[in-house]
Amino acid sequence: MTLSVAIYGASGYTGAELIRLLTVHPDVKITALSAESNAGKAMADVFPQFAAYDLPRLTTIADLDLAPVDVLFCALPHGTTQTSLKAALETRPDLKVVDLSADFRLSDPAMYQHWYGHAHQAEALQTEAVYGLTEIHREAIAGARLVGNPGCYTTTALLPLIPLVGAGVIDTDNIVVDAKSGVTGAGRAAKVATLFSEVAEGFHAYSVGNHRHTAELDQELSLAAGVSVAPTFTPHLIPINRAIYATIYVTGDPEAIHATLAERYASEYFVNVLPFGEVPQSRHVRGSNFTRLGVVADRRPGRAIVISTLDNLVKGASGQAVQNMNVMCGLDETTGLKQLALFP
Ligand SMILES: NC(=O)C1=CN([C@@H]2O[C@H](COP(=O)(O)OP(=O)(O)OC[C@H]3O[C@@H](n4cnc5c(N)ncnc54)[C@H](OP(=O)(O)O)[C@@H]3O)[C@@H](O)[C@H]2O)C=CC1
Ligand SMILES: CC(=O)N[C@@H](CCC(=O)OP(=O)(O)O)C(=O)O
Repeated sequence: MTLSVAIYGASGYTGAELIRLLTVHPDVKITALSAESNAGKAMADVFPQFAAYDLPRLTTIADLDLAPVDVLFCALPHGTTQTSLKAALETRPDLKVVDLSADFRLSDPAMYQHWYGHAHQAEALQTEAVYGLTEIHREAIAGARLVGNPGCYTTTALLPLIPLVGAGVIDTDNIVVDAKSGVTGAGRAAKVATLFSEVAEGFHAYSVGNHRHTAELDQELSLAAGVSVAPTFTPHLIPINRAIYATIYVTGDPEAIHATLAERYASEYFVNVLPFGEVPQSRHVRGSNFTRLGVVADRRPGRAIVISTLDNLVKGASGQAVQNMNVMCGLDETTGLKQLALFP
């Protein structure tokens, strides 16, 4: 069976990355694409790399026909998503939806209001949505109609930390996540903060002590640990296009930490645990859906440094979204996603 797929927000970075992945997916046909300022254009006018593909023209969401669609990917800015998806699911309650924004990641409406500064516009859907960290919530995702794809920083940090807090091999009160992102993490819309001259030849922390991905970390780590967990998290912007690179400081026996991760991910295709003491590099995941994890012993006994890296546009967004679609539609989870990293 060929799945008919639509993308809201196709003219952005994650929308374009979805198209790059889905054009080689054997079970998918892209039947509708939306844009806002770019509505009316051909996709190749926005991203010339797609000129070789026969893709639908970009329309506004209002003009997009959902009637033939089986799966809807939503790659819109936060806040715009909840009303758009509420309307889509009222029109087509049988749609399967993967949302890449933050609108359906937090299950508690009060928590959403606290971190995003306004009441959620689709609370019933917020409660229904499943958190789309595939390796952790695979069974729930398989039965879901709406999946809230995790943030890029959170996927990077949660893949190593959830098994560790779940197994009780680290101290849940002493977790520090020091993470770096490439600039595509901020999207394609023009902003002074992402100009070349603002980003090149330097780097800086931002949203220190209050980045909204902290809420996702707390939600998922507390669920896995069974107690309240509130890690320290600091994001940084670095002058490269793609990658999240998280250096995570934890308290616990380094070899037990490594053994826990190696065992947990032994049969997971997209999560690779390196031999003890080896350090992953972002260039080895660039363009791929893989996450690479390393564990190194700190010089102080009983402490370890866990390093996790992925491509923010692939496993951190569009790749994991396709992985979730595969799970929701009963396909082999790796379908269309086996590309290796683009290196060098
Ligand atoms: N970039 C990343 O690495 C990651 C992003 N995400 C999340 O995914 C979502 C998309 O991100 P990204 O692709 O980077 O963002 P972009 O800014 O690159 O793209 C946004 C898209 O949404 C469209 N759009 C903007 N405003 C509206 C509106 N009011 N109504 C309808 N459509 C609108 C844009 O259309 P047009 O350009 O034609 O105006 C464009 O297609 C965001 O919620 C983001 O936080 C999640 C994980 C990682
Ligand atoms: C570099 C950069 O600006 N990154 C974005 C995170 C992108 C992402 O994963 O997540 P969301 O879907 O939650 O936006 C930020 O810090 O807001």
